[in-house]
Amino acid sequence: MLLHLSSSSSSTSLPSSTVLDPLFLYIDEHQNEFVQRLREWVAVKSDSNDHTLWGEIHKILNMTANRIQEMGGQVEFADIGTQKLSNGESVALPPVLLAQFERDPNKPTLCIYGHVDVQPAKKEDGWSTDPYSLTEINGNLYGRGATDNKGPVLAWLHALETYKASKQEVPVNLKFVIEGMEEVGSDGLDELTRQRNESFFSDVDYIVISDNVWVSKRPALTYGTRGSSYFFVEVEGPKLDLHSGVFGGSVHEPMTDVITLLGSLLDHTGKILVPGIYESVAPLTEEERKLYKDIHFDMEEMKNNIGVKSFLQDNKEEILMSRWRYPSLSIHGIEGAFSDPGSKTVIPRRVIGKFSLRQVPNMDPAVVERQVKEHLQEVFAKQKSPNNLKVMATVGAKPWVANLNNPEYIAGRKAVKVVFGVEPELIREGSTIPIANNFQEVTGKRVMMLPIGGHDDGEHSQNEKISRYNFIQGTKLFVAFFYELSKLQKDQ
Ligand SMILES: NCC(=O)N[C@@H](Cc1c[nH]cn1)C(=O)O
Ligand SMILES: [Zn+2]
Ligand SMILES: [Zn+2]
Repeated sequence: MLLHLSSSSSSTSLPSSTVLDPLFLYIDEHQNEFVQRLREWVAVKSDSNDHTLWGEIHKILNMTANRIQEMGGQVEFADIGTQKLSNGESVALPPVLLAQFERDPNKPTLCIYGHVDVQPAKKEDGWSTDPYSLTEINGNLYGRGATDNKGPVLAWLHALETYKASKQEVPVNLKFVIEGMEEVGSDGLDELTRQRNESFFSDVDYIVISDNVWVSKRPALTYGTRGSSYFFVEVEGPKLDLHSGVFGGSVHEPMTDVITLLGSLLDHTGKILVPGIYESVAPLTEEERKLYKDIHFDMEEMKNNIGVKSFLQDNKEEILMSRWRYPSLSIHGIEGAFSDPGSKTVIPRRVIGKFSLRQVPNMDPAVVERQVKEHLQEVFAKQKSPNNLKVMATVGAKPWVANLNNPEYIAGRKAVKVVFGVEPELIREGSTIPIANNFQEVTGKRVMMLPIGGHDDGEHSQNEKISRYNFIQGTKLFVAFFYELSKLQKDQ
């Protein structure tokens, strides 16, 4: 058991307002500079889905490293190997940035994880503004990566800058793990974590991640995320695309096969039809059910925000549970399909259906992969198609859950109270932070999620944004979190 006595840091013996008020003032006074820095970061098209843009990931990682070095940190770009592209070519993955600052053995060590890659974005997808040009409208800062995850990563750096520029002792030792491949499953980071478990991670007391959003206008602490497996179902038929007038009706069409396969995965209620998929889902306990009751979630507002007439469930608790604690399957696209405007009359020779399956405690991605593959093979066999079927799975990220009684959650609650004047909502998250479970399992350190994004930020959507309020108050939250963490009596 590590002891971190509260008297170890001079600032922690003072009333919190004496320490924090000048820091909050610094943040308010420098907010335009902080927003300008976010503008520079959003301008970097660091889309990890497109390997031709990985140079942009190197660029944003360098910008992050420079900022850390300017504040006195030491940085290392850790090699995480290569990735095989679909054409068989191997390409070097962008490195992971590991950073640390001078260590005081009397202070707890906090490791901050974040990512600086983004989902794809094009103006023609329906954005109202250029996705790579941060645009402020009515207090909202629109741009790809504004909330997922460049804004929060910058907010951590700005929190550190605030202590340094205000000549106040930073009350915790800080380490950073910043990656550029999160949006495609954090390839290589699990292995790096194992390799550095006895070195970089050995003196870490807490790991914190801010890569998700609140569920209402109230601030939140997150104690769980879903896992994910991404599937590619490929059907290849004739050696060339064919004229549908000439061959239609006489050949087994790959597109028909793929649509039948995709259609076999779930029904209109959202129920996944893959046999066995619900078998290991953790049962709902009374204690957990109670947590859902108190959460503020406005169904009608959310319907308006995303433009839907109804949800698959009709009450708050069931909607949130279906997003957070039950598995879901989403179909994302069909590669090789004719998706351009016009009315081409061609039978595509090869198509790839893409879907992902979000997993919850106690599901295991390896078991899910086997269940999905067996199901698809069985359905395909019934089609009696002479075409070739291949099913591939990627990502394989496990779900993550934390204990809300862990000390960093106590520090998180206090920090929220100081900055926002309310108790945080205790929430889970439907999306996946691929490395979260791994950090917890491999390093044995406690992981916590401390989101600053708003419930209507639109991660992965058109018009993604973070509000200036959340970006700036979020920076204060991180400043207060450092302080509250340093006040914890001991590492339990
Ligand atoms: N902000 C977290 C996030 O968006 N994570 C991605 C990670 C992922 C899962 N499968 C591929 N990437 C998400 O889609 O949940
Ligand atoms: Zn993210
Ligand atoms: Zn994301």
